[in-house]
Order: sequence, then structure tokens, then C-alpha cells
Amino acid sequence: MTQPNDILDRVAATIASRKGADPAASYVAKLFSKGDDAILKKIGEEATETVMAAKDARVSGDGSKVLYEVADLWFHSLVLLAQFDLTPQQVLDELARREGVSGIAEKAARKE
Ligand SMILES: N=c1c2ncn([C@@H]3O[C@H](COP(=O)(O)OP(=O)(O)OP(=O)(O)O)[C@@H](O)[C@H]3O)c2ncn1[C@@H]1O[C@H](COP(=O)(O)O)[C@@H](O)[C@H]1O
Repeated sequence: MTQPNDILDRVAATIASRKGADPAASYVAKLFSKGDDAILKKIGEEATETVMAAKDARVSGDGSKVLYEVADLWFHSLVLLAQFDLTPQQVLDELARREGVSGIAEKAARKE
């Protein structure tokens, strides 16, 4: 089975390699050439499509569309990370840092 870090790292490396590449030959290069707003627009679209897919899945009982939309959202999030010279490993490190810390306890600590 594919290890999560392997595929995230490989796709992130491909995405990073598209900086300055030909926008006519690469979807990612085209997004980079358009800049922040184009990338953020895609994140918004994919997040909305994820919400809609989940609502549909509740009606149809078929969750597979959710999977495809989350993959689109993760992919465009990787493009956003690269735009800011960030890596998936840094996100994984942040999740690891939070591991075991209850969201309820964390929120309560913020209010003190
Ligand atoms: N994982 C993906 C990936 N997922 C989705 N997409 C593309 O994201 C685009 C947006 O999806 P939409 O459903 O919104 O389709 P759309 O309405 O046609 O999109 P827009 O024209 O409105 O942007 C589509 O063109 C998809 O093909 C991806 N494009 C690339 N990758 C990865 O990125 C690598 C580099 O891609 P290129 O830069 O194109 O070589 C690839 O080898 C893959 O590993």
C-alpha cells in the first residue's frame, strides 16, 4: 500500500518543479502563473464541491464522490502550500504536534 508521506511528498515535489514551467504544458504551472487569487479561487471551489458531494452522498448513500472532491481539495491545498514555499511535511508535523490534545481543552485554554 502507498505510504501517505510518499505520495504527498512525490506530488508536492512535482508541483514545486512546475514553478516557472510552461503554463501551456502544465495545469499547475498555469495556476502558478495566474498567482494567489487563481489558487485561492480553486480552493474555494473545491471546498464547496466537497460540501455538495457530502450532502448528495447523504441522499444517495454513495460516498465515493466525497473521496474525489477531497482529493481535488488536497491537491489544490498542496499547490497553495507550494505557493508559500511550505511542504506537506510541515502540515503533518503540525498535526503530530496537536496529536492527543483535545480540541475542547485547546479551545478552553485559548479563552483563559
Ligand atoms: N493531482 C492532480 C490533480 N487533481 C486534479 N487536477 C486538475 O485540477 C483541475 C481542476 O479540476 P476541476 O474539477 O475544477 O476541473 P475544471 O473545471 O476543468 O478546472 P478549471 O479549468 O476551472 O481550473 C483539472 O484540470 C484536473 O485535471 C490535477 N492536476 C494535477 N495533479 C497532479 O499534479 C501533477 C502535475 O500536473 P501538471 O502540472 O498538469 O503536469 C500531476 O502529475 C498530478 O500528480
